[in-house]
Amino acid sequence: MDKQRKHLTQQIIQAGQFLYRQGWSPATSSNYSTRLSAEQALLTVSGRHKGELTAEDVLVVDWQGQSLEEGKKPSAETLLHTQLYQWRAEIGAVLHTHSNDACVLSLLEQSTELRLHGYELQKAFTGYTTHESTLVVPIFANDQTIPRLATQVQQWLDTHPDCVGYLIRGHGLYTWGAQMSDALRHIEAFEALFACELKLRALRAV
Ligand SMILES: CSCCC(=O)C(=O)COP(=O)(O)O
Ligand SMILES: [Zn+2]
Repeated sequence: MDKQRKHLTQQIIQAGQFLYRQGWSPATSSNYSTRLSAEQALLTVSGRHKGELTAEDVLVVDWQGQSLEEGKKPSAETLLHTQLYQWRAEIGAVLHTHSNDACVLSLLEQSTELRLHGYELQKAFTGYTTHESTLVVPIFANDQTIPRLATQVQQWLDTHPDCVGYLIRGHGLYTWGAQMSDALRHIEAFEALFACELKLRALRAV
């Protein structure tokens, strides 16, 4: 295994350990990837426990979502990763998680967008410099047909160049960054903001 692949594989393994420990990737859910080259990504094998990943649980895919390694089945949601690498050349890592808060909030919010405003933590997102901005997180209907879901996502991305993440209703979160550390920071910030939103909504309901 070359040095670059080894390094990026370690990043995926460590991300899985962290995200599982946080409770954001339970029960074999979630998938993670890093850009390997201009035309390929390293991605988690489908169905693996994300807190116990080894180097064998990662494979190379092309932008069509095809496995380039015999005997390894890529994540069921591969196209949701590869479309992001094609959308923006600066994206170096994509993370998809299944936290309880992301699921509950996406089910509670009845519109097709979650609007985050007034939080200092919005500045944790690349490109956001003030709490006075509004961070719009689209919520797509869950769909077992991933190419169809990817088409919905693509329509949003094409018209929202500043998008930093999205929710799939009752399913989970996708976010990304220039490097794995950026994508992890985005996950942490989203999770903190989701927790705040849930608390606010609960308090307002009484
Ligand atoms: C057990 S969760 C259902 C599948 C899913 O949503 C997920 O994130 C994991 O799928 P993968 O094929 O990447 O393991
Ligand atoms: Zn999922």
